[in-house]
Amino acid sequence: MWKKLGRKISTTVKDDPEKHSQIYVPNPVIVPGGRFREFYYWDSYWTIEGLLLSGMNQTVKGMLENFLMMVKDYGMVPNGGRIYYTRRSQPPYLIPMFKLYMDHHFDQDFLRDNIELLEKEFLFWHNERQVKVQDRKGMTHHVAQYRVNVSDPRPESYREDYALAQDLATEEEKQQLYVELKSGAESGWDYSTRWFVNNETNNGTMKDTNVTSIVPVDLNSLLCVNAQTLSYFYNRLGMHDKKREYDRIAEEKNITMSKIFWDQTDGVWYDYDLNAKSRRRYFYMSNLHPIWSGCYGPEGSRARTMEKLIKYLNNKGVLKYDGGMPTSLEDSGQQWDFPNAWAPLQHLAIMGLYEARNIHHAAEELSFELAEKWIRTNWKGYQELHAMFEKYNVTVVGKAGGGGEYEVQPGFGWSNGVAMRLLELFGDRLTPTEGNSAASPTLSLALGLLMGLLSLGVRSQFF
Ligand SMILES: OC[C@H]1O[C@H](O[C@H]2O[C@H](CO)[C@@H](O)[C@H](O)[C@H]2O)[C@H](O)[C@@H](O)[C@@H]1O
Repeated sequence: MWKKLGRKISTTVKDDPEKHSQIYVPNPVIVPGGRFREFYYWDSYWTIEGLLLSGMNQTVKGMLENFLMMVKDYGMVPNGGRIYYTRRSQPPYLIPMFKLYMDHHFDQDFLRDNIELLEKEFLFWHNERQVKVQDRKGMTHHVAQYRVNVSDPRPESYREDYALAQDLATEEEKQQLYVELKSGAESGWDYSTRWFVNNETNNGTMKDTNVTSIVPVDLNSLLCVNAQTLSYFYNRLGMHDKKREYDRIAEEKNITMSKIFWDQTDGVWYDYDLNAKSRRRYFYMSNLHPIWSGCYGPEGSRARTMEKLIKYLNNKGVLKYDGGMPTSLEDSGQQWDFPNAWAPLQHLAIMGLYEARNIHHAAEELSFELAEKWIRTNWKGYQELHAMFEKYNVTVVGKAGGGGEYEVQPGFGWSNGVAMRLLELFGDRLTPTEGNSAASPTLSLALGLLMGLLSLGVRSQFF
């Protein structure tokens, strides 16, 4: 399957860049699939999970080198591998990707050679996307946002953005909508009621997209774990002053998670609305990001936090779907909303719960249940359509997701990577359908899907 999704950018792109929209990178890349024929930034984290499990360390190292080269050239990693993506980024998973690689294959020289660029990527978000928020006690917190100050339509969706803005009265309003749409693309959640702001609610349409008024919980949780990981890297390099600096930054970010994003009443983290000066109390899977990053307070309070969180998930009814956990509870027609479920979000929740297995007795079981639902939906969809999809529908097992700006795409980089990771972790316990564990050997589902994934490169040609 990786062969099918692998690309090497021709040197003609390097020699004659003005004739191409591809960004030239020296090493091969893995693309998501379908209409997405260039690499994507945050997709690559989950693709890399699968590549490492496939023993493709060299490919991963090459992809990391490509990303680091872009940090050098552009000051950040662009949304994807096209020149028209270079004025915005995507969720900053480069440092976690580098850590995945280091955990498989520790390489001190590679780390030493690139630590400055890894820090440069972190500082882009720290400096260029920062805003201040005060907590209830008046303490100031430095937080990050998705915010792309480029006020024209997305180049790749020019017509759609231009048409959407036509009804707006002034040029200024149009330009602001373009900024918001690009900021939504930078979030990776393009698009969702998560970014709709209408009278302080999420009850709106695309025209109400207002990403720059929201401080996202997942981005800040991700930057917290980025800071922790930089501290770990500096420690491995014996750079103790830098280690201490990043310990301090990580600790500040950890405190911010509890003061700004954690909602003690509901028992979950939420995005923060800068204008309303309050949390947006809606269910989105991004609310669970801190359990993956581990940025949720001191050891002593974690069992209580996990207890409340599991209660919240039950109360919200988001655990009742056979096809996995929904992205949100808002059936808006947008692709990052109900009833869609996305592999990266399933992975973050499942792994976060799994990591909490020694903290709370229910976390491991819930992690397994969600993994089993996810693999079953991948498996059924694969059996019926011979493809893995970018997203699935939680209400019908095996059904691909829908909505949004384009048809659901087969391929698919992050779905393949997540399936492989979950099969590695839970494969010996998984069963194909409810109640048949005795009838079929537990490994059959795991092996079946794995064999399917490995032959996908050939079979999806017929899709
Ligand atoms: O062309 C529309 C949008 O397509 C991309 O977004 C979606 O696909 C990406 C690749 O799998 C994924 O990273 C993103 O989360 C999806 O929403 C692209 O990233 C957008 O910038 C683009 O406007």
